[in-house]
Amino acid sequence: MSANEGLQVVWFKRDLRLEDHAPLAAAANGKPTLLLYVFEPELMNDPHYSERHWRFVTQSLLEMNGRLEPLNQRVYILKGSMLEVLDAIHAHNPISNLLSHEETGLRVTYERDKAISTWCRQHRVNWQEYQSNGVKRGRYSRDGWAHDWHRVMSQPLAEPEWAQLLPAEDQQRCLSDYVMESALLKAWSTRDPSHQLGGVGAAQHALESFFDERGKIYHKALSKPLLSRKHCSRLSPYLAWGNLSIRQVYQRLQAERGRSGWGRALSALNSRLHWHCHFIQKFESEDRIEFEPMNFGYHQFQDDHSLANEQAWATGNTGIPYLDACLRCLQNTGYLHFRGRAMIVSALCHLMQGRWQFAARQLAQWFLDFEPGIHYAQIQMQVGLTGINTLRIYNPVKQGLDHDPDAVFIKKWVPELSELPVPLVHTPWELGPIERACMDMNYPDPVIDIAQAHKAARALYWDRRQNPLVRQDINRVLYRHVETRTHLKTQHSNKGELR
Ligand SMILES: Cc1cc2nc3c(=O)[nH]c(=O)nc-3n(C[C@H](O)[C@H](O)[C@H](O)COP(=O)(O)OP(=O)(O)OC[C@H]3O[C@@H](n4cnc5c(N)ncnc54)[C@H](O)[C@@H]3O)c2cc1C
Repeated sequence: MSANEGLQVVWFKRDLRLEDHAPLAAAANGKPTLLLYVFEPELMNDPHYSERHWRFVTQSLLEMNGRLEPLNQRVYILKGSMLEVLDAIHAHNPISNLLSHEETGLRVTYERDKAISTWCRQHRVNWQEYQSNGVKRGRYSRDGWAHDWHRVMSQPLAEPEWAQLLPAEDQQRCLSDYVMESALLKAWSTRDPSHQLGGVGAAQHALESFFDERGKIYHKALSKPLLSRKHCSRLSPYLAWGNLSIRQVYQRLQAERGRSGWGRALSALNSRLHWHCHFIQKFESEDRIEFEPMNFGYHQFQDDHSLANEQAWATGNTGIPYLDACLRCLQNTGYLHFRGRAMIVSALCHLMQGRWQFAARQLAQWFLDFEPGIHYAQIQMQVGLTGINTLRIYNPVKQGLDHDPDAVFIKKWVPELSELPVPLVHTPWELGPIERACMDMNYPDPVIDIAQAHKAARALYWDRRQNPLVRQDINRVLYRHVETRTHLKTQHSNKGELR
């Protein structure tokens, strides 16, 4: 059978939508096409993932199938190794083309993709991968990146011509060993009000409600633990799992340009859409940052770590109210605003002798929007492992006083402190032992002395920043990850910081 006569397979991964989808658009060519999503045990058992992610994926897939039904199409929802699934399909109905988006994933998906690529070569299957958002594969330097990004964002959406997307013959029999348990899908499809619902409908609702009214004070809400939940876009899980493409959001945003009173909000959102791809591009260029510091100069430092502090942090029982409130909120809802994320990482890694790899994995499980590229690039930047970014060591008490002065957020998530007055609720350790006993307060003492830990961390991190091996790698990091224009500015401001 020639390649032209075989089956086309569209493989969905983190692109769970039917619009602006280049692989689907390419498959709409009048040839039989099988749509596929595979729950892969290697990923489901990977320490970065937790049930909340698979619930979101399930909700997205079932919604897609609801929309595909009238077209006599559906996504086969399977469970197993992708290689075995391909083998099973190919034995029954030879595959000519495998179509998917490029994935900038963890090492586990990179290894899987290499195995799939070998399989495709051996079986003469043409695997056509399409660029994801503004992230470019095979780029060595950053020059020209922003220009490319704008070009991709301004292109027309890749819309499939549905009449040309022909369903493949029923594959139920050959795939019977891989069908995902329907009871599990049913359980995961149920709505959990504490987490954002997966799917294009919910994504569109978030997008439109942002432009209706929510987003007008977006720029003022970015660092606030409660306001951010309402006034930030909340698009992150929809972008991370691909219910929306960055281009769809970018083009929707352009339609609002010039709107009176919205200038700063729109400009702040525009920058962040750019950052989304900018951070993933870093991971695409150097995926080793899942395991080791981006700047080679930091490889020489081996620190002791405190298991007890990591445990206190992971259970939201550090005895520091604003920090615990952020941790518990995230653990329970899958969402925390940007500054809260930066602070909880800094608190563990700078002040509490926790490992950044521990933080990265635990947070990935909690973030509903876990996106490997943004996540690892941000962790490296926040912990101070790049050698090029301004290092911020947050004081969690000051953050609480600045952004939750009336302690409404603290009292919501740390109810043990609900009886305490403001500002004591930010520093309950200042309560005397007698008053403490009277209040019957079941809340731990802080695991660290914040002032001391802060001072020690500042000295350590600035000392390391000036280490010759760290400085030696700065130009390489800049060349790889920063465009020349920004690059020169960064070099200049770095000199200032290090003096
Ligand atoms: C340690 C750490 C880890 C993070 N891990 C993730 C992650 O796994 N997945 C993730 O989507 N974001 C991550 N972020 C970035 C950021 O905190 C979230 O994207 C943002 O808080 C999501 O809320 P929102 O959708 O309301 O964002 P908005 O502020 O409304 O921004 C719109 C979109 O822009 C992108 N974006 C916003 N801020 C950033 C940023 N600083 N860097 C890159 N892209 C950004 C996101 O896709 C976001 O949905 C991380 C930040 C830190 C400090």
